[in-house]
Amino acid sequence: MSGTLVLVRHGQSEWNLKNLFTGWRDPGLTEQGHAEAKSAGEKLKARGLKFDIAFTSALSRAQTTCQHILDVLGQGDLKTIRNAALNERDYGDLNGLNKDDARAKWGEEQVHIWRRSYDTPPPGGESLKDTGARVWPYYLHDMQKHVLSGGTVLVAAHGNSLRALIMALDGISGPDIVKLELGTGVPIVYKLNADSTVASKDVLA
Ligand SMILES: O=C(O)[C@H](O)COP(=O)(O)O
Repeated sequence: MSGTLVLVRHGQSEWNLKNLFTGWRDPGLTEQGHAEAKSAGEKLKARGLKFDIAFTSALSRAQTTCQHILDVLGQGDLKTIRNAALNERDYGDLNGLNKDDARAKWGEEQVHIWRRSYDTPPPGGESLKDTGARVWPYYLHDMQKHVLSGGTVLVAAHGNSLRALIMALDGISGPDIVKLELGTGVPIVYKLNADSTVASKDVLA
């Protein structure tokens, strides 16, 4: 057995609440989002987890979520690395549009493909494959070593940057990744083997 990797999608953001494509835009958390982030911290505390290092994106909704979790654990000063490699998928021309308005304009099926498919990018934006092409190398070069040396690592990021990471960790295929949805503020606890494969996965819903 090696270390522990905890992935948490940020709590509900102002634009999640308004049903807007967000991507690299930077809205804050709603009241519910702050509560979800603190509750994620409580769930991790109940498991007796303490982190050795935290990683988050360059976007405030993930950073605030990360800080709430660490504060609940009494680790508010923990070394935390922010990197845009963990940012949400860039939704391109869809950023700022209402998701229902987009469905009315382009059709339910097309919008679902843009949101959930592996390799079809939204206009002017990133596919999940493109997102994975920045997330996975960042994981391999900067994060994995902390887990494989026995550490407990927190990653507070986004629905699609985490879907890309989970796709690689779990060996999920392009067609199957369409079905993976991540809840806001729900911690996913991985134990990794020393050879970097997954020993166990627990979703703290
Ligand atoms: O960027 C966004 O709009 C959301 O955070 C994630 O969007 P999705 O649910 O369409 O993947």
